[in-house]
Amino acid sequence: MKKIVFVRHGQSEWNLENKFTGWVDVDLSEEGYNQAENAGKKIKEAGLEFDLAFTSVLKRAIKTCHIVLEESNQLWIPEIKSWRLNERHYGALQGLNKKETAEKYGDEKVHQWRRSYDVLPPLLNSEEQVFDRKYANLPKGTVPLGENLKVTLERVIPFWEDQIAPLVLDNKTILVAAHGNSLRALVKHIEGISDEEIMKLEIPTGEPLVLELNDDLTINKKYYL
Ligand SMILES: O=C(O)[C@@H](CO)OP(=O)(O)O
Repeated sequence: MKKIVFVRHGQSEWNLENKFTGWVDVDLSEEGYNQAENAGKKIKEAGLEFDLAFTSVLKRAIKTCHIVLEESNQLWIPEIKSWRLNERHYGALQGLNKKETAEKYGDEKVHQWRRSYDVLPPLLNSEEQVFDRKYANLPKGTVPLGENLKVTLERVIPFWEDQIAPLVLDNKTILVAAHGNSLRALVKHIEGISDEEIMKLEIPTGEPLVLELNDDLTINKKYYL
């Protein structure tokens, strides 16, 4: 049975402060480090051995990836980082408190921004975009000004098809340490979840999610360790 393991990064400082985070490169909180360690321990206990790890270019996912690999004694495996696995870009909401934003715009609007498949959050103006060396080599216009899950999926899935799926097809066991919404995009694609149903899918921080896949990469079994 083909197998892939997804781990959403441990709690971040901004998860703790209840702020819209997106592409802002915040660190793990103390609880987040503990969650990542526990995820690594569960992976070790389950005897999961990875051939390769994928992560984003954001430190909360990279650190989670490394902690998981360290705890499971697999820090040596090859690792690929890509902006395509980043959290969805939260546009002009980044840095705002989620509760305060709901008080200002209403719960329904904020829920729509957070969980609808195709409603975009308020976008940044291009002048508001902060230069970041991480993205300096990407073609002009690639760095988004704000994304919904649909747009996130449209940049995650080509990466899945080109880089991850061929390895899974080749029976390699892969770890993907990423973010709530880049992982929701992957799960939606693999399981064929509808645009409505995906609104209800929440992936908790630091809980390894194992997907057992058939030879054609359709889902056979899904469980948290
Ligand atoms: O703020 C964010 O970047 C994400 C993940 O923490 O939030 P949400 O739960 O709204 O997808």
